[in-house]
Amino acid sequence: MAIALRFAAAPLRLRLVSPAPPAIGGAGDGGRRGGGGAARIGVLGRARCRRRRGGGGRLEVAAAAADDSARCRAKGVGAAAAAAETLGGIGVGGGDQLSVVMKFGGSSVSSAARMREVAGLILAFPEERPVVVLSAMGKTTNLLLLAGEKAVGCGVIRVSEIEEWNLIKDLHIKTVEELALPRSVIHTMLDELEQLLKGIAMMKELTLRTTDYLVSFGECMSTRIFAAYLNKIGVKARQYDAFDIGFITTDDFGNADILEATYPAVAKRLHGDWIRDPAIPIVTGFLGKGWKSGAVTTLGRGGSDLTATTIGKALGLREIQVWKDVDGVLTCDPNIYPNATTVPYLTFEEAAELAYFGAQVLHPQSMRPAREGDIPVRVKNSYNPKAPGTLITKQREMDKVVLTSIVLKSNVTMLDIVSTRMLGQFGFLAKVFSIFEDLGISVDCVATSEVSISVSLDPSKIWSRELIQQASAPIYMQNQELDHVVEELEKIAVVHLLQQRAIISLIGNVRRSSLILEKAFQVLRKSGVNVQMISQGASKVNMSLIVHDSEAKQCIKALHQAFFEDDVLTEIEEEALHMS
Ligand SMILES: Nc1ncnc2c1ncn2[C@@H]1O[C@H](COP(=O)(O)OP(=O)(O)O)[C@@H](O)[C@H]1O
Ligand SMILES: N[C@@H](CC(=O)OP(=O)(O)O)C(=O)O
Repeated sequence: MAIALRFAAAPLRLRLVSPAPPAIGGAGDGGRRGGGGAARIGVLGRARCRRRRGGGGRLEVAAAAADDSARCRAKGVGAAAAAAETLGGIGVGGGDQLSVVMKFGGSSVSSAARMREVAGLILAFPEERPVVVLSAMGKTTNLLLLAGEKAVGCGVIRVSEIEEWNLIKDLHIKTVEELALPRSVIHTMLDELEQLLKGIAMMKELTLRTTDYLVSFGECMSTRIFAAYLNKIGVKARQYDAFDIGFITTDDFGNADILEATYPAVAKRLHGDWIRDPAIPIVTGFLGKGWKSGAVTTLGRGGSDLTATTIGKALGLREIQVWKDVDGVLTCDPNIYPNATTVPYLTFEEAAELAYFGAQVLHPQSMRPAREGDIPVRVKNSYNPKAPGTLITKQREMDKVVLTSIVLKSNVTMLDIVSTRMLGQFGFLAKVFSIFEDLGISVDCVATSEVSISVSLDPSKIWSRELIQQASAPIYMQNQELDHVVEELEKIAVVHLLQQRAIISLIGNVRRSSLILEKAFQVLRKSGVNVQMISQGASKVNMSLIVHDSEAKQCIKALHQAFFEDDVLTEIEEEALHMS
């Protein structure tokens, strides 16, 4: 069902006119609503704020922001608190519609200091009426998962000694204390969490359903702390648990899908509350409620991005901002190769492929609601807000684009499946894929001939408990699942299992596929690397090469240098660019 709720005054949508992505909090933020003028927003003083509210017009306050924040520091007052004081309560002005989603990931809210910074960032845009989505603080989700694993085997009495549980408790208590909030903000949550860990220890069992409930404490605590902090500094905020406001999902614990009913329900609740009693909504990312079980579900690792885009679509907002700890989507994973640079523009399709093929920066499903609602997504750095970031939209100028980004998915398993000719060609392909379907295994890349098929399997789907990062999945568990796949396939085919492979995805302009592949193969040949499979499929933006895992990082580096760092265009590139 489409969005049932329509607003009387639909929020304006961002229209891109400038050649560079308009910077938030910097000069030339031409896409902002309100009077159509460019607004340079920092931490506003009272007079400027009134001027803004009193009829729009051009604001030149970035310098004032720096001044104000320097003054605040000198006085030992957080910039956010000072801004809130001067504003006398932002985001509660009534009348205006909610306008943007601002999602902050775990890295952005990892401590009390970071929460203050994030509050300052939100307040730096007083003309916005944001819905804020938060992830769990820092690495809390990983710690919760590990605490749960340990609780299974440690016995009830020793739960209090679990290192990860103590880290979680200490971090949240310290944060509350440093923000000068009452402990009661998270007291009940911490008590419940300890009870839960004891329950797991008692049962000596951790189901997927319980795991989801366990990890939900991370987002439930971070949002309670942040909302309490905003209220304390005079900014009216209201905390929401996503599972209580209409995020309805499938019952696939650990990797639930959002159901259509979510959009009208979430819109009704958030919009209704806003109209009745305006307060900045602070929503838990990552969480939902299973439609059959009624239990807490999670949307897969990094799922808060999906929460943000779902809210954006539900409310028909102007923009979805995803604040990270990097300057946007980069030309490759900076952990693999630090020379990666920011990609200024992407299409939803490119961003989705990038995420699906392993770029950790965005949740693979998160582009869907944004694309359906045609709402621009901006990826920004909460540690460097002046950086323009990446703007993701439905379309972009592709004429001069060759390659956009290089993505690596490691620890991939390949299967070469050769028919024993018990079945005809159609029957063979159908049977192979029905086996994958029955076992719930996702296939990434496929190459077929009449009697054989080569596929790469999505590593995160090989074993079911994907909440814990793939890299830490015990090999023996992955192998058990794989043995089962091979056993089933061997009923109709000869199967070769090839492990420790990697998919290198070249996200770019497939209209230039020959050019991209020619150059990529030149680079790989020079590096002495043999490509084991190529797959382009129907994608307009992605070409995938499979190589051995041990060679993959070296390939990424060499490809990055050739495509993004070498100044001189080769003859073929120049020719192709002239032809366009
Ligand atoms: N192509 C890429 N562009 C940007 N970041 C990437 C890319 N590939 C991997 N990353 C990693 O993704 C991280 C950001 O994603 P994530 O940790 O989920 O952020 P958050 O927790 O703030 O939402 C970066 O710190 C970076 O290490
Ligand atoms: N806390 C969850 C959800 C999430 O989206 O986190 P982050 O935004 O920090 O990637 C996780 O770690 O998976």
